[in-house]
This record gives sequence, C-alpha cells and structure tokens, in this order.
Amino acid sequence: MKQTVAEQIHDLQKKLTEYAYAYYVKDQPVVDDAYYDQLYQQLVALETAHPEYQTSDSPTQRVGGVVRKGFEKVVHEIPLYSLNDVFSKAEIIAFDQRVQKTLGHAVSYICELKIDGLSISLKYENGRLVRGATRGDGTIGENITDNSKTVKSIPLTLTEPIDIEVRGECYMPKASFIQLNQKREEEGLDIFANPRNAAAGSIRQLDSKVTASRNLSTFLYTLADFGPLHVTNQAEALTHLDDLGFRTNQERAVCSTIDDVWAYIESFHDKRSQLPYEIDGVVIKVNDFSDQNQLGFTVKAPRWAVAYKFPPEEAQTTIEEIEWTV
Ligand SMILES: NC(=O)c1cc2c(=O)c3cc(F)ccc3oc2nc1N
Repeated sequence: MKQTVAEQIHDLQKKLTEYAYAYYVKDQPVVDDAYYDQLYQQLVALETAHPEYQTSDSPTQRVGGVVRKGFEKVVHEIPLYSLNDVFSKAEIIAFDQRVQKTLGHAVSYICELKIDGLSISLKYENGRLVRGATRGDGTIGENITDNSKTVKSIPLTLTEPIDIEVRGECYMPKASFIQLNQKREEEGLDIFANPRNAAAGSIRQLDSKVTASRNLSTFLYTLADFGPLHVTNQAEALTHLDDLGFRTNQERAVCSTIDDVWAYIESFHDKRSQLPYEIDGVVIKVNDFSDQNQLGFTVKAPRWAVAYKFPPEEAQTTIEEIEWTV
C-alpha cells in the first residue's frame, strides 16, 4: 500500500539518522555519500512541502541557521573540574600511593586518551538534547545549544527517553584542521594555530551555519548527572554512553597495576602521530565510583584522577601519516 507523506517523511528521517549515526559516531559508513545525499535531498523536499511534519530532531536540522549577538551564560549545577597534570612515571606512582593510602586498598584504573579539544556539557530531558554548554570557568559557561546541534556526532535524541547530563571533549580531526587552514590561507584569512583553537573558534561561532561547516566531532567521557542509570565504575559508564548513542573513544583500557598504566602510556606515545585527532596525554582515573566518591575533590580537581601529559609534539603531522577516519 502507498505510504502517506507523513510515513515517507518519518521513514526517511529514521533511515538518515541511522546512516549518520553509523558514519559520524561509529566511523562505519553503511551507505555511500551519493546515496545518503539523494535521500537527504528527498527529505528536504518533502519537509519543505509539508513543514507540519518537520521535527526538531530531523537530520535536516543539523545545518544550523541561527545567528546570535552573543552567548547566554549557563550555570553548571555540577561544576566541571580540571585535572591535575603529571609528567613522569614517578609522579604516577606517587598518585597511586596516595590513592592506596587514603582508601586502604589497591584499586584498578581506567586509562583514557586525553583528547586535545574543549570541554562541553550536554543536557538531555526525556532523551532530547535541550542544552549544550562550554566549560567556561567550570561553573559559568556559554550556551552553545544551537551550535551543538550541528555537530553530527552529538545525538539530538538518545536511545532512551531519560534525563541526563554528560560531558566530553569537542575536537576538530587533524585532517579537517589542515583542510580548514589551507582554505583560510587561500582566502587570505588568519589560520588557526592548532586543532584545539580551531575547535574552540568553531563551536563558539555566533553563526551556527559556520559551526556546521567545520566538521567538528566529540568524545564523551563523563556522566555528570547519572539520571536513572545504575553504573558502578567508569568503564561501565562509558559503555552506557555508547548504548545511549554517544561517541566515545574506544582506545580506553582498564589497568590493574601502575606498570600496566605506564605500558599503555608508552604505547600511545608512539601511536600519537598516527591518530586522526590530537591528544596531549592520557587521563588515569580510579575506575570504581565508590572509590572515587571516597577520594573526592580538592578545590579545583578530583583526587581520583590525574592527566599524564606527553612532551609537546615535535613536527606537525603531515596529512599522509594520518589514517583517514573522521
Ligand atoms: N580531555 C579528555 O579527553 C578528558 C578530560 C577529562 C577531564 O577534564 C576530567 C575532569 C574531571 F574533573 C574529572 C574527570 C575528567 O575526565 C576527563 N577525561 C578525559 N578523557
């Protein structure tokens, strides 16, 4: 039986959302670009002819179009802390000693690549994105909801209709950074010093169409407000973020000893230049949440995590060296 217009539109929205998820979140395209574009144009035509069926979470709403005079301020009910930096194995061992002394037992750690982007916070109500915000000073950030919606790896709707707040890093892939600077040079514009600055300048654009053009991506890493989720450790939390539809970094590893942590760090010190995104170190976190809660926070940072920083990268990676994934 012939589909109604509403069914055609809903069907296209669903398909295009699934294809975009595979491409931008899982790095595993399921259709080629030409086919995606063909369906996308069909959806734009149908939604234009029947705006009553255009939904706020349709893939066509990713193009931006809001121009603001400035950013509203956002108060982070749960502050975004920064991490204490360490620069040597000795400091990591000292961190582990402090943790064991405070808790009275050994712990397992989770190592995560330290993505060199800018921190963002995303708030969902009933599974719908309601607010995107920059970290700011950790308590007061900027409302970048319009721009967040143009970042293709940020889900507009979660797989569960829950209230939750998550945090992560918004970054610009190395290849996009190199292409953006080449384009800016040709146009006689100033170039960005590094992908982090390019990401910050792109997510804090007053014209969300510009943000949409910058091919930003994300890796989420924290459940700020767990909502109804029952997770006991960071590894589980990251799996939940995956299940909800977020993009998380798959290089993470649970390590039961500091020697394993150090082996992880050394392995990524060598792989760093081949990664399609910039990292400036490795974040080491006590994995278990009850241990984290017992360790708590200082005024500015958690006692249950440190950021091991790599020495500044030597030569800027050439485009040939990079694996061409988003
Ligand atoms: N850049 C990062 O890739 C990254 C950053 C942070 C944080 O800034 C961070 C700050 C906190 F107070 C607590 C946990 C954190 O975990 C983190 N985990 C990460 N993977």
